[in-house]
Amino acid sequence: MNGRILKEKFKDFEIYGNLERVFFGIKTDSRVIENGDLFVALKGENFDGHDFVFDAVKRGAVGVIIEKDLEINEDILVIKTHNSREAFAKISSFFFGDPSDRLTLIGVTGTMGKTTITYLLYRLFNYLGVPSGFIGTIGIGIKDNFSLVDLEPPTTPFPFDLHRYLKTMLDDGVKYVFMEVSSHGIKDKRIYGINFKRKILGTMGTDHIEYHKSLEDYIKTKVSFFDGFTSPILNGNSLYIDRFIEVSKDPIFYGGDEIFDYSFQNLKTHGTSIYFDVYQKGTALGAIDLPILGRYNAYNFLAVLSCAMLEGANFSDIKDFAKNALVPGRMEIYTFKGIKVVIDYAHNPDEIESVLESIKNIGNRLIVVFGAVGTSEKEKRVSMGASVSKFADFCVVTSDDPRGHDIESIIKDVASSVSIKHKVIPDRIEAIKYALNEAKENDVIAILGRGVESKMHMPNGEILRFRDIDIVKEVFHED
Ligand SMILES: CC(=O)N[C@H]1[C@@H](OP(=O)(O)OP(=O)(O)OC[C@H]2O[C@@H](n3ccc(=O)[nH]c3=O)[C@H](O)[C@@H]2O)O[C@H](CO)[C@@H](O)[C@@H]1O[C@H](C)C(=O)N[C@@H](C)C(=O)N[C@H](CCC(=O)O)C(=O)O
Ligand SMILES: Nc1ncnc2c1ncn2[C@@H]1O[C@H](COP(=O)(O)OP(=O)(O)OP(=O)(O)O)[C@@H](O)[C@H]1O
Repeated sequence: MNGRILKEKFKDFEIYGNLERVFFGIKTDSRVIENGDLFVALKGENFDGHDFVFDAVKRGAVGVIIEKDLEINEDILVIKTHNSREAFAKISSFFFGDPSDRLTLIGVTGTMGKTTITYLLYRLFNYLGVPSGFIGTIGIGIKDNFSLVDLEPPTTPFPFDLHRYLKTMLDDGVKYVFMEVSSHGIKDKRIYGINFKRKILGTMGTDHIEYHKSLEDYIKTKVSFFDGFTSPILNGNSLYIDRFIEVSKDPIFYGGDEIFDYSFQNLKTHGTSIYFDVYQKGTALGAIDLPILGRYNAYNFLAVLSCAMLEGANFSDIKDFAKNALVPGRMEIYTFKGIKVVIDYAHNPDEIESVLESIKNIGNRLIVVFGAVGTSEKEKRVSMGASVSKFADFCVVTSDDPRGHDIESIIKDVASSVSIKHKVIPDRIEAIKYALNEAKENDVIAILGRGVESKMHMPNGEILRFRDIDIVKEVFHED
């Protein structure tokens, strides 16, 4: 695609310079620019991308998207707009032929449950014979082919990648795409211009204050996703629900109250499954048997069920699907030599408490291996230690993804509030091995924070790659 084509399409952008320059990709970081890319100058927390325009050109950028007046004499294409993020999204979509217009998109947001709800919907719709795709923290799914991928950014991709995935899905015959919508994705306008058929709210809590600076900004951002939207699917029992009701029209509620459009009652736990009865506006539909522990997963499943039924699925098919449902890296329970190992992505205090409360009684002692990511703020790290101490008998404080930050100081914050017997082992692999070694038959080891994530960005720039479950299997000599 070149500047001439863009100029014909986007009358509201100022497009000048060499309109014949052809571009093949759009990137936000000058450091990774390759020949033939467009560079988008974004203002961030630390830098202003406009300062790297010439660096980008030196590295091969054939054009730039800018908001500020810059004197550019290079032989490149210049796209000047009042909002680079919106332009980034519009041009990316156009580049791939606006694939989202020909797909049914369902967006899932909330603090907790996004991946679980999105992935289960993706699997359910394929199970029902509807070719579907998945975009979210654990990877990319196209019909039955799901790949674990560490996306960058991890949850809601930048527009160019996002529309590329959508185009690939469309070409492959996909009809529905289920995607996670993070607060970063909303604020960063990564989803700008996408027309969602349904929007779903999982469970709200507190997260990403390091990015939003205040809880109010975080909530406002999430709420803005629903602004003016008709019939969003909302967790009626979520924190801050009134804020979401206020901005949307005719919401559909799911949760634990019988008056909701879709509700669950009589939740019981047996072994590593939960059972509950489902009601539609107070009328019983039947019982669900879900092999994913945790009361919160009844909420997550109700979100899935609500969306599927609104899209025409019938209860008995959903019930059949539920029997074998699982989500990679979310409440995955393995048993090795009588020891239960739980792999879960819980990485903030609310999630940690939800997951530990759910597994507290499935075995004898509860041993937890956990740490905090490098970008977390101090308050969150400290709360995490306190949350684990509420439920565990013993814990190993270790590293999560340091994302380049100093491991010792992260661990110090986390350990400062641990009030139970514990050990500090900074090396995560060694920490997992230590916990497994300590465990006796019937003990439960919860390895929290990373789920199926594989990359750890070390302070020295090194990237370690391993999955928690692989270390466990290695210790037990399992494949
Ligand atoms: C922590 C965070 O949110 N970072 C985002 C933020 O970066 P920043 O403010 O630190 O950017 P900055 O360092 O000030 O730089 C400003 C701009 O100059 C560019 N730059 C900078 C230096 C240079 O030499 N050359 C250059 O071009 C940067 O690439 C950037 O575009 O602003 C950038 C521009 O919008 C984002 O790309 C970047 O997201 C990064 C990729 C990221 O990984 N974010 C994560 C945290 C994220 O988005 N996560 C959410 C969900 C997480 C969850 O649910 O748990 C997600 O949807 O994935
Ligand atoms: N509805 C919920 N309420 C409370 N905790 C939950 C809920 N759903 C999931 N969790 C916990 O949060 C963790 C992350 O779940 P999931 O990946 O589904 O949510 P997410 O919103 O995608 O999270 P993130 O934004 O961090 O990627 C789970 O591993 C579990 O510990």
